[in-house]
Amino acid sequence: MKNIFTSSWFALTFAARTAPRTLGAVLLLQLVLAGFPAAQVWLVSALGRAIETRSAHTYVLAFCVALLIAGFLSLQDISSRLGDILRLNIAWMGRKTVDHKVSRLPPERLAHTETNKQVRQALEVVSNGNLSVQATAVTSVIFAVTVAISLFVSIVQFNVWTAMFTILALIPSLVVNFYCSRRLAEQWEQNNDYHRHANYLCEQMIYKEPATELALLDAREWFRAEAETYRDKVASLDRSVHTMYIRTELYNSLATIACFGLALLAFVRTDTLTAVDATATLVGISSGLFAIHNVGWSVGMLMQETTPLLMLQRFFNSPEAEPPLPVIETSEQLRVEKLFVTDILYDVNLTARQGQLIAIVGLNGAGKTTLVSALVGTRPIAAGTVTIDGHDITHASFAEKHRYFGMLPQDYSRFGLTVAQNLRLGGPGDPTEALRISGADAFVHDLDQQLGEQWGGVGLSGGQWQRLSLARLRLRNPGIWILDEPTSSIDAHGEMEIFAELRRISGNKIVIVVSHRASTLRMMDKIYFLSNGRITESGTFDELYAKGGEFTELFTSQIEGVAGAADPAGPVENEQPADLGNPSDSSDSSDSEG
Ligand SMILES: Nc1ncnc2c1ncn2[C@@H]1O[C@H](COP(=O)(O)OP(=O)(O)OP(=O)(O)O)[C@@H](O)[C@H]1O
Repeated sequence: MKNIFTSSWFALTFAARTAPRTLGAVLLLQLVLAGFPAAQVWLVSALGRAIETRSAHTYVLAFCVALLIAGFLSLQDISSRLGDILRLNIAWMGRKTVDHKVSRLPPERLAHTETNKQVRQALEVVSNGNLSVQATAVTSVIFAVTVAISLFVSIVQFNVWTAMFTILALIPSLVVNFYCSRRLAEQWEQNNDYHRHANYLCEQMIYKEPATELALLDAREWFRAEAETYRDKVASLDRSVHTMYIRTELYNSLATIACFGLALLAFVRTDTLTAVDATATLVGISSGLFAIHNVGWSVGMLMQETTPLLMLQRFFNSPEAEPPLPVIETSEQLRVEKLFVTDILYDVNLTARQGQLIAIVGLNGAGKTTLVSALVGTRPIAAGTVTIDGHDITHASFAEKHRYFGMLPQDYSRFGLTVAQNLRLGGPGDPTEALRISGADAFVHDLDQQLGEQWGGVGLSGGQWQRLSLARLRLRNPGIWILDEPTSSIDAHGEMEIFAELRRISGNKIVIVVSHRASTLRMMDKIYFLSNGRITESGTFDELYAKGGEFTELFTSQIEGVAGAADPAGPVENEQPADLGNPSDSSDSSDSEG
């Protein structure tokens, strides 16, 4: 019961904030309309008496009765239109509020499955109009209670039992709707999960990349069938409740007929009743019951919407991320000491200084992405410290941490915006220079060019999107750049160009690169080798390679493969790695050849 009040109050206050005048008008009209059945009893009875006594007021009263009946119908129409406007406003504001909350989700929460579930549920609740249903159900219940009270008061003067049984006739419908809606409310979470699964599977068949991959795998039929299974589960659950509704509706009808029959029995046995009063009361009862016949449905809705609305309320009240802080463009030193991330990273130590290119390498699943995510604040740190220029930022807010960093994630996004909009996400700097540095100027000729095929824009290759992401990072221009596989989609020539540029930029930056490419690693000042969440080796490429440890094992085939390809005469006998580095770096070349 408490939950019904809490969720109703939430819906009503949300409506009051969104459209106070419309809500006020709806409530006022409902209260006015609620008085109509009682007024009808009084006026019809007065008219009957006036006709009997040939009173001079007969015509005035007849006019009032006509006004009352016609007014009731037109005011009910206006009230229902106002209700529609209220619902539209609530749905519109509900969607905007969800958008706002989503844009303010603390990034560290994004990694949680629960957050994804909550966001999807919130979107579904506002899209389905649960919020507006609850708000209008509250006004309907207020209306119904007012009608019932005024009807009771107007009938009780003729016969108290008739008044009581008339009101009691509403109870069976209330009980049935309450009971069945509770069943629907209980299965809402389960239904929602099935919906989410089905929608996820359907989305995979819509979005270009997964849809194409599924088509190539001939797997779309499997996805369709799987989605159908979830949709069937939802339908079966819903069907069972609605069958129950029909069954219980039968009991409801019998109980209502019994109550109403008793009301009429008591009525016709009233000794003092005149024919005029009897007619007036019957007219009042029938219009009153007609007005409130759906009170059971409204109460059922209040019950049914409780679970989704409490969830929405929790989502609306969840903490928001702090607004972003200005970017810090230079940092002298980043120091990571004894860093632990639960079950993934253990005792990680790392130091990076301004002007250095640092690499983090390791096998798949070693913890590289987790490490850089912990640094920028999107993964929680269990223990250890991260300090930048002496400031301990280990437990600082995301906004405070992130101002030091710019990150090019491994799964960079392909935003279907114009080139200019894509770049502005990075920062307000000179887009032309950013495009040049990232090598994107070769394929971008117009900043207003629309990208992404879903908006009729230009399709870019993976490497071209990656260059745009780099251009964005350049515009953000933080003191510490973190690049997770920055050139994974870029050809060898492009990679050389980008790293030459990074080397130039890194004069006053700290650049940390996660990479699997030997060619990239040769350009690094220091490499940290991660194995099962621990740093097991560190040093320059040549130092690590000479050690003959895990690093050598991981990169030997890569290096020998390329060296072998470069020298068709046979495998490299020399233990030194082949020169895959920056062609401009002549010392490296001579080292490897030496
Ligand atoms: N959200 C998560 N919760 C729990 N474990 C996770 C989560 N994300 C990743 N992991 C696990 O943490 C380990 C490290 O993952 P991480 O993505 O950091 O590896 P990686 O070194 O970047 O791998 P790759 O080279 O394949 O990108 C993996 O075993 C992975 O399964």
